[in-house]
Amino acid sequence: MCTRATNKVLHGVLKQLKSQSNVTFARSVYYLNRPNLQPIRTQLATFEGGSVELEMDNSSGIAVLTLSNPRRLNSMTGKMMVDMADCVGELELWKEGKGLIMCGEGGNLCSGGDLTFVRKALHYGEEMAAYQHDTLTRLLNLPLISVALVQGHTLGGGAELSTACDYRVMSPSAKIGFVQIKMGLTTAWGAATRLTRLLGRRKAIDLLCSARILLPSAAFHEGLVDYVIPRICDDELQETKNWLMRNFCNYDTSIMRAIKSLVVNADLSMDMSVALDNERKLFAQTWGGPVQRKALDANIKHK
Ligand SMILES: CCCC(=O)SCCNC(=O)CCNC(=O)[C@H](O)C(C)(C)COP(=O)(O)OP(=O)(O)OC[C@H]1O[C@@H](n2cnc3c(N)ncnc32)[C@H](O)[C@@H]1OP(=O)(O)O
Repeated sequence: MCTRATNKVLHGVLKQLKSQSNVTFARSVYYLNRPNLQPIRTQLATFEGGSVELEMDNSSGIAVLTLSNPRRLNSMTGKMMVDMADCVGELELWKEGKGLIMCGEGGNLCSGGDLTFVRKALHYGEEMAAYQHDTLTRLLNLPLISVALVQGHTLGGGAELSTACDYRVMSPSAKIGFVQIKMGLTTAWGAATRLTRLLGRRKAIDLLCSARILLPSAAFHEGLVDYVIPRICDDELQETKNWLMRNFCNYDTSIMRAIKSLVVNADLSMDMSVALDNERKLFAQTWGGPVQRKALDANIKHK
């Protein structure tokens, strides 16, 4: 990975840190090399149907990204891909963000690419994939904690979407499966890369080549899913918010966002020395900073 560009980005971030009380996250190198996606964006927007909506709650710091094409199990059209990219753009500017939940309207996350759209877009495969790769990489790199709420039939591209979040929470009645091989496809939206990093080569090959449909217990056992919602729960979105808040949102937002950005930078296959250098410099900005002092003061009071 280009260390010169990384150092340039980091230098800018550290300069910012010196002038600000809050810790600022280091924008990953990914942002420096993005392709021109305007032509395919224009094309995708012509494939109508459904929408993707974003709700950002500044008081809780939790946003909800909802796929809405309920009559077709929230399968994704070209227009929905453009909507999702725009929502991710808004989230990249959201400084108060702590967490994000991706879900689907009507109790189904996403049953993959909308097959009508898929048939019409057969001439745009590589460009469509590049567009969705860009959106999902930016989603995964957001300086907040993202969770996919896996409900209903989460298949093909829908299963791929779920791997573009930091975590997956699954409804007890949901199914998830990477069925692309049955469609004569490899993964269109980046899940082979993300699954290999997430679960390792053996499990990635297994899930992608078997096209197995996993029930919650198997998905949790494989490590694909991080929490299975109890059957007694009657509001799965609220339960997912509660899980997110109690696990990741207990401390200062700016520090949590900085930690997420460190993990993103390390994951972007920067070599160890650069990643550790980045981690040490950012840590040095928090050590003795206002947030740590406040925590220390609070602790001293408790002694
Ligand atoms: C570009 C990325 C690569 C891909 O993702 S390729 C697409 C991969 N996904 C699939 O192949 C899933 C296709 N859908 C199915 O197999 C079944 O609908 C599924 C999910 C098992 C659910 O089966 P059922 O519970 O029987 O429900 P159903 O079939 O009656 O579906 C209800 C309505 O939703 C529609 N639907 C479901 N998945 C869709 C899709 N991917 N594209 C377009 N329409 C889709 C389905 O046609 C039906 O609508 P309608 O009642 O026929 O008008």
